[in-house]
Amino acid sequence: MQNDIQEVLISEEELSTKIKELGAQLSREYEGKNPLVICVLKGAFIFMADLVKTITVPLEIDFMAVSSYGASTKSSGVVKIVKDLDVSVEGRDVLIVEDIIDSGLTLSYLIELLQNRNAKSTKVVTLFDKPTGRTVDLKADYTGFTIPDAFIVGYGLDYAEHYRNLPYIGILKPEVYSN
Ligand SMILES: O=P(O)(O)OC[C@H]1O[C@H](OP(=O)(O)OP(=O)(O)O)[C@H](O)[C@@H]1O
Ligand code: HPA
Ligand SMILES: [Mg+2]
Repeated sequence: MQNDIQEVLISEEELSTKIKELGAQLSREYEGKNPLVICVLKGAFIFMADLVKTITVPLEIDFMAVSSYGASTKSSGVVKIVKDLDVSVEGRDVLIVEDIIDSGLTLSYLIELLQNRNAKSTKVVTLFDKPTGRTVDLKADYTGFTIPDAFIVGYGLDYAEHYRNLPYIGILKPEVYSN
């Protein structure tokens, strides 16, 4: 697995420091509120777990699984809901937790869906933002790292379902996905 990595882009320690900063910011933002924190599976599962431990306000969590990449490094353009939420978002302050915004298609789809279901507020925290990938105009409210135009894996992010268990963020060698 390690042999497929060209370069470590972000270390475990850098991830941990940044997540604590985001948690402190979000704790201030949601002071006096009881947000519904939604994890966008699968990619955001590790970020979600580490992030909620750093948020000090009372909150509830739920999970939604969406998929559009499959075994490719390019979005299929079709966002498929694999698992929907268990609870209603009506009247709730919703915080969407994403691992990465690349084309922006997944999030624009989700934000519209949650607004149509009458969430009171919808904000987005993403650990990674890859602005060069964008095909729709979209910005997160909170961003951990802005990353270069490369396919990254680790810390929950996959290529064809592999590498999610790497504890750091690596750039995959192009030959891994080009053959
Ligand atoms: O901005 P976009 O171009 O839409 O890309 C971002 C989304 O793509 C990945 O999900 P993926 O479809 O690979 O599902 P996964 O989380 O199960 O890996 C990633 O986890 C984000 O949810
Ligand atoms: O760079 C990426 N890595 C893993 N999954 C992704 N989904 C969108 N972009 C990426
Ligand atoms: Mg994926």
